[in-house]
Amino acid sequence: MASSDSEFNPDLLLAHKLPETRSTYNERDVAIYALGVGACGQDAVDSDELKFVYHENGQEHIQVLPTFVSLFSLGSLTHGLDLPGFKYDPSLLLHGQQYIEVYRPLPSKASLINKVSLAGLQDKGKAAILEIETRSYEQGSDELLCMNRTTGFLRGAGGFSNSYQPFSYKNYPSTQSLAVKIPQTQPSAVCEERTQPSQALLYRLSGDYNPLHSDPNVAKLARFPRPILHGLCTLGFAIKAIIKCICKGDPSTVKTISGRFLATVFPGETLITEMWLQGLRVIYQTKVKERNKAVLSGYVDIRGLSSSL
Ligand SMILES: CCCCCCC/C=C/C(=O)SCCNC(=O)CCNC(=O)[C@H](O)C(C)(C)COP(=O)(O)OP(=O)(O)OC[C@H]1O[C@@H](n2cnc3c(N)ncnc32)[C@H](O)[C@@H]1OP(=O)(O)O
Repeated sequence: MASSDSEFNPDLLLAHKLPETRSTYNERDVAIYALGVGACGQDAVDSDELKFVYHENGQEHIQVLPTFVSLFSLGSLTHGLDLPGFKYDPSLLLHGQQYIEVYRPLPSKASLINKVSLAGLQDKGKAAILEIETRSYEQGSDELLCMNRTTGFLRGAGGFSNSYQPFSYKNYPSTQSLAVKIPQTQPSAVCEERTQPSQALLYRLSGDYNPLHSDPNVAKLARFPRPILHGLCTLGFAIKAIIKCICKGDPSTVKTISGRFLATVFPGETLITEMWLQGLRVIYQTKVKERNKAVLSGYVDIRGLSSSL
């Protein structure tokens, strides 16, 4: 249950305006992010992955992984948001889902203005689901580059509304549901990659400094035996695998990405991503090999490929 000082006030909450944030990045940030999601982590000269880290004609030609844009949604989210009319324990906050739309090829450097809004809040009884939407515009041209919808799973913060009429608010169509059905057929492709024991320590250098991923004491307070991997790092591994196996290595074919974090990943574990190509949609599921446990599932919509698998 939400704590007693947390009088739920939907009018106050839904009227609340979240502040704009700014993001500036360059080729170095792009490369550090790619290393953080395992680019060249198994093979330093892998031609499918080197292009995200290095370019022979200069770093301005480096390619940007589409999941890089998830960094623009971080703002103050990683430690939780201060919201009027709704209180929760930020130490129990988990990343539940991420939905991304990329509208045009990503430049290797840019300055962006991020417009942030509350996209959803649901009372699930034992937990609350909080969704924040971030629309990122290129400074100068004001062109919309991408949109992120970040879902927080707030353990212990549910039960703030009537159990016979749970509170549910969403400002986007129900067709954008992120829960996918995994096909029972053989996957079109499978990719296996080992994360490093230091993976979260490297990934956090891209700007997600939540100590849940680095500090053993903070991890224990959050009820984990040791620091866990960032959900967005696992998502980065999975989408990089799909670009390699299905998109012929071309990151600009990725239009939409959805992912639901099903279970926690510990740095050092091996990720196996299975993918099913269905028209222009790739359904995927990532499992931890050592525990045979599904940790992430979702879909990727692609812009079109010259031939099918
Ligand atoms: C504001 C956003 C801030 C985000 C940043 C927060 C900082 C943390 C960063 C991280 O990276 S944390 C690491 C990545 N995340 C994880 O490791 C989470 C992995 N997932 C889980 O551990 C579990 O799935 C869960 C989230 C604890 C939920 O499991 P549980 O068994 O408690 O739920 P259920 O009983 O199955 O379902 C209850 C209810 O909630 C819906 N639901 C379930 N999982 C999710 C999810 N991942 N995202 C969104 N919603 C979820 C589920 O559909 C049920 O709803 P109803 O069907 O009853 O309506």
